[in-house]
Amino acid sequence: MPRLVIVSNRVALPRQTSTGGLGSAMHAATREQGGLWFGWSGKLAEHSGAVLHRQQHEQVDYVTMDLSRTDHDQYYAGFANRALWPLFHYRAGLVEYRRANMEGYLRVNELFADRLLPLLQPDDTIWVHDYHLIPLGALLRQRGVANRIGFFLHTPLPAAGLLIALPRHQELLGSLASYHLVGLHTERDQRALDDYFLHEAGARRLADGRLQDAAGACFRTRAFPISIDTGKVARQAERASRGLKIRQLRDSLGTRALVIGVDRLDYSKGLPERFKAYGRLLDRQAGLRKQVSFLQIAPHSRDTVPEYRQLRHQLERSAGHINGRYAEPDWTPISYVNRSFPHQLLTGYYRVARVGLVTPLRDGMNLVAKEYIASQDALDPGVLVLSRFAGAAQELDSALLVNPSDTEEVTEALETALSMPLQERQRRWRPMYEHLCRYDVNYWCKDFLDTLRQQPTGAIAPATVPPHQPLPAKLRTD
Ligand SMILES: O=P(O)(O)OC[C@H]1O[C@H](O[C@H]2O[C@H](CO)[C@@H](O)[C@H](O)[C@H]2O)[C@H](O)[C@@H](O)[C@@H]1O
Ligand SMILES: O=c1ccn([C@@H]2O[C@H](COP(=O)(O)OP(=O)(O)O)[C@@H](O)[C@H]2O)c(=O)[nH]1
Repeated sequence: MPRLVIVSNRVALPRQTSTGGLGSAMHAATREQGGLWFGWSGKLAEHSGAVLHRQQHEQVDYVTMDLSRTDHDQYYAGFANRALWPLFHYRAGLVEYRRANMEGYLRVNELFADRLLPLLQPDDTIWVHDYHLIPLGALLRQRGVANRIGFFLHTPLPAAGLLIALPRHQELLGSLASYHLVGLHTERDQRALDDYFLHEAGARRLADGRLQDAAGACFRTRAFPISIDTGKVARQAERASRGLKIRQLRDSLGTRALVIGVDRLDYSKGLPERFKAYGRLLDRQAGLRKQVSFLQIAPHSRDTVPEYRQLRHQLERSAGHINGRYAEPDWTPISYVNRSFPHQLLTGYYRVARVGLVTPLRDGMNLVAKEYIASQDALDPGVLVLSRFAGAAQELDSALLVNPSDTEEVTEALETALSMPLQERQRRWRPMYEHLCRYDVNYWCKDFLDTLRQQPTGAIAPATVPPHQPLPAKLRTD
């Protein structure tokens, strides 16, 4: 079997607490397949990519590089997280486009291509991940890489009408045609990409279902809903629930029902709206006060981006307001924690929680929703309240599905969840759990790679990539 080479901005290094879904999922996938995982180390240095850090763990070679402050600010914080992230999450009003940031984004993509090139073997299967690295496939083609290369987008993708608001969208999105296969989470995302190519980029549909762009490059698009290592999460949750920390949590709750939310502190996750709905619940249902506790775990994320810092302040005020208004000497309505927790411990918390509250305004998938289901006790499962706008809602359709912007609807769903009889909880939980057992992360990984390896090879026109600043010569040698 050809070696698998994964390339992503975020690499889940061994023994590191990771708080992103890409890290969690690829960690599970690489453990099964082995191979090379290349990306950013998460650290800053004077020069980008001057040294490659290598470590090996359980059949996986991890190769990472540091970024300079300027590259980090322009590529990661600037273009990826202030232009592409809000746009792809339907938040055009938050898009902050700066030409210098786009140049930095392209420069770092060049660096990824240059540093990866010497590590590649002719029959490697290359799998590039996410919006940070859209042009990488085209840049590798320009360097003569003829291998099978696939791309997976972990975010949603909005309609073409929104995508064309991005300056130079043709060059950026058009470069996706250099991949053999482009995967997205849902059919809605795939339709958006197909429409973009067919109606805005002069592509046509071939008889075998692939798209062909104006330069003749052929590629397939398809939905591959990412998942979790369901069996492992279920076992971890069962084990964790017998541990000291979970016993302490149960003791502190007494007979109170726990509502849990676990999200990176990101405006896409709908946290202010969620806090408002919980506040409304306590307002409307005085009888529920002291009968329920809400634990919101929200580790800081992308702190160098101003919108994330503003959100932090907004949530601190909102949690303080709820506690100030309803708390009693022996009851805190909301525990709002900005630390990240080890994955295994989280599964124990999910298992204790009567309600999993997952209400993003938009989310590519949302693995927390899937982990919550996988962690439940079959004899006494909790209830998932899930946003319709998370990719996970396409599969977890016996959750209580809500529109996160409709405060009343979320409040009512919380009331329903907290009073739901055991039989109905089991009836809703069972099919979701069975679905996740069948369609787990190993299925996702195999399905994507099998589909990629089935794609015809042959001449691939290197898609145009915008001009960029060349790297300083001293950084080009290894
Ligand atoms: O790397 P960060 O900037 O710290 O952010 C963490 C990750 O966030 C995003 O995750 C997405 O991928 C998940 C798995 O496919 C999906 O369930 C979730 O809906 C997405 O938001 C981002 O796309 C990753 O690149 C980041 O590593
Ligand atoms: O303190 C934390 C918070 C989150 N996570 C993990 O981070 C991932 C979050 O993925 P999701 O797809 O829900 O959202 P993303 O952060 O990728 O947008 C999940 O696997 C969580 O279990 C974690 O390990 N510790």
